[in-house]
Amino acid sequence: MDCKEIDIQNYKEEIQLCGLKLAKEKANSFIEQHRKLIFEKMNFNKVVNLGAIDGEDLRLIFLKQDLQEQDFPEKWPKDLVDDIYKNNLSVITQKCYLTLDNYSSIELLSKLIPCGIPIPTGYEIVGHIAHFNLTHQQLPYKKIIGETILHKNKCIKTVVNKLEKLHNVYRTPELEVIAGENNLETIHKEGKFVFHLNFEKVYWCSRLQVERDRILSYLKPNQTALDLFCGIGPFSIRAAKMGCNVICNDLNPHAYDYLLINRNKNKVEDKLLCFNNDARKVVDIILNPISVKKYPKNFQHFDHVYMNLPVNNIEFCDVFLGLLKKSDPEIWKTDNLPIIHATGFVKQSSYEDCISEIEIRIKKTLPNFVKESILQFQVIKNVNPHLQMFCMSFPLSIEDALSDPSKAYQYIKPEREEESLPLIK
Ligand SMILES: C[S@@+](CC[C@H](N)C(=O)[O-])C[C@H]1O[C@@H](n2cnc3c(N)ncnc32)[C@H](O)[C@@H]1O
Repeated sequence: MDCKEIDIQNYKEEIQLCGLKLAKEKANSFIEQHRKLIFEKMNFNKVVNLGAIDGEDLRLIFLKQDLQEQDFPEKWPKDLVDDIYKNNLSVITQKCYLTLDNYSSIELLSKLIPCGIPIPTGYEIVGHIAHFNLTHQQLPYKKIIGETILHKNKCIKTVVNKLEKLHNVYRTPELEVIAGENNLETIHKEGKFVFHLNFEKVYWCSRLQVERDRILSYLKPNQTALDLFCGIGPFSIRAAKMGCNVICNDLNPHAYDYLLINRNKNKVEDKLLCFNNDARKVVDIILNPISVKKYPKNFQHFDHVYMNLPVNNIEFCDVFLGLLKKSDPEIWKTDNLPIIHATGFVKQSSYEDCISEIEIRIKKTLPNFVKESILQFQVIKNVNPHLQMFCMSFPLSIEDALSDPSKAYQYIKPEREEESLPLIK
């Protein structure tokens, strides 16, 4: 069978199966009454509609494929056998037609994709979109994979495969629609929050929800956070809803547009100060004693910095060197320096090796950093056995804050240089 040619919507398999014959109207109550015996002890896992047989009403039968008629009643649980006799039921072998509805998506894909090719089990859901990273081997089966997922998940309307690793500045994926509607504009729900986005135009990762939870647990109501690479605002908006003020920024103009939409949809208009600029420029604006005066008081100082652009966040920390020298002394003092939460990649496997490598790297930007000051080192994902994505939380040291400000300023000019001020009620 060449699975690339299968008409998945009309998939039908003829098969001889043995199982328990039941009238349709009795089936549900019998299954309910004997659920434990049927599904756990007997390992039955299918209920198949047999249709009309011998002029009788519709019948259903529960089946497992390796069951033999001659095993009844000796190999069946006694309680079940007693009830089968009591209800005048019988065990039969019958020709059946199994369709997509009789299989889970994994069972179906295991049948349709040749042995030796790994079944793609993991995919991310973003609103109505299912998102795969198919391997080279799985690619010839992309249509069948997409259609199976569409058929088995009614809330999914579009299935996409990521073509390239995220290489571009905006971290947007190159996608191919492999099944369903060609519509990448979606609304994703994360708990009670809604996020509008176009999956092709902005960065989004549903799996980072747990990581967001973790960083959010550092924040207290009325504190201010600086979310420098905020995307469409999943962290910022959730922090705002906790009662925090957030200065948020993303260089991607599309991300900025969705950020403003999401700010309104989640009703946190007065809690976010939004920028569409290069992160370095935003730090410069917020620390500059003159430019910062333009913003409401609760956005003139920040308690936490969240930097989620893993490529070089550790190296980016030079922007905080000399913070106390370049900022307003009325606003910034030695006892209100920020906690930095920076993501990055490290090419080590053990905890100690990771910390040692990061300490060497970070000392190039913050020379007074010591590993003893680390509040938490969290591995977010193992990219491969020797490459880990991490997030590290640590307070900016007084010594680094009092050093000479960094001169290493590499400004990326944004397409637009906008900011959106919060509504002051
Ligand atoms: C990995 S994504 C994270 C987005 C968001 N924090 C999230 O979790 O959904 C990194 C973001 O950084 C933005 N970005 C890249 N370079 C930037 C820069 N120089 N300044 C500001 N934002 C930048 C990208 O547009 C992208 O949205």
